[in-house]
Amino acid sequence: MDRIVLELNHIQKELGGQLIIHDASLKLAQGEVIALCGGNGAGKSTLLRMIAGILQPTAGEIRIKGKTWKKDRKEYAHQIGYMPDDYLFGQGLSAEETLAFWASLRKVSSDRVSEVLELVGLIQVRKRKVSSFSKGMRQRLLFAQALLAKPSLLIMDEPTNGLDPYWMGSFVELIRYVKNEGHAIIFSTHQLQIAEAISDYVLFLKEGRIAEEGTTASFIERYGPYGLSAAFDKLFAFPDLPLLTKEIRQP
Ligand SMILES: Nc1ncnc2c1ncn2[C@@H]1O[C@H](COP(=O)(O)OP(=O)(O)OP(=O)(O)O)[C@@H](O)[C@H]1O
Repeated sequence: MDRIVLELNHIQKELGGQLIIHDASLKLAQGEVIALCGGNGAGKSTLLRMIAGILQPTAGEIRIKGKTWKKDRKEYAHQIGYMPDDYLFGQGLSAEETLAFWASLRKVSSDRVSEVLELVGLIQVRKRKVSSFSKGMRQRLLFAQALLAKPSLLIMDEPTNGLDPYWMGSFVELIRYVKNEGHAIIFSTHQLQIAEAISDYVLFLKEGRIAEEGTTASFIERYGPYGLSAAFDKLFAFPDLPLLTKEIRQP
C-alpha cells in the first residue's frame, strides 16, 4: 500500500512579481511529522497555504493521496485539516457554536465537536464567547477545528504561538497521539524545541529555498549536540551581531 500522503514536486510561487518559493520538493507518509523552520519571511506560510489549496503554485505540482487541487478539488480538500497562523473569529459566537458551524460545513457530528473541545481543554468554557478568549485559547480552538474531520493531512502554521508551557507540553502529547493514529502532519514553527520534540524530519527554508533538511538525529550528527539550533545559527545569524544566545546556552 502506498503510504505517501503528501507530495510536492518542484513547487515555485511568485507573488508581487517576486519568486517567494524557488523549488520545493518533499514527500510525507502516513504517521510522519515534518517541521518547517526558518527565519521571518523565509516562505513557510506561503508553502503551507499552497498545500492547503489557498494559494496555487506558479509551477510544479502538489498531490495529496494522489489528488491535485486542479483536478479533484473536493477529494483534495476532504483530506486536509488546516490551522492558519491567524484567524479572525466571528465575535458573537461561543467556542461550541464556532466549532458546530465548521462541523456542519464538513458534515461532522456534534459528538466529534465535544470530543475535540475535550482534547484541547476547552470543554468547560465551550459556552463562552470566543471574543473573551486569550490568544492561547483561540489557538487551541483553531487546532480543534483542524482536527474536526480527522484529516489524513494536518497542516499547521505556527500552532504553538501564544501557548503557555502547560499547553505547549499538552500540544506535544496531542501531536504524538494524532501521529500514532496514522495522520500525516506538516507544521511551521520558530520553536526549535517543538520541532525537535515531535518531528521525524525538519526542513529549513531560507529565502524560499530548502537550505537544510534531515532527521533531528542527522542534525545532531552534522552540527553537534545543539543540532537544530546550531543549524539555525549557521543559516540565519547576522554575522555582525554578537550571538548572545550561544553564550546563554553554554553550560
Ligand atoms: N501577497 C504577497 N505579495 C507579495 N509578497 C508576499 C505576499 N505574501 C507574502 N509575501 C512575501 O513572501 C515572503 C515569505 O512570506 P511568508 O509569510 O511565507 O514567510 P514566513 O516564513 O511564514 O515568515 P514568518 O516566519 O515571519 O511568519 C516574505 O518576503 C513576504 O513579504
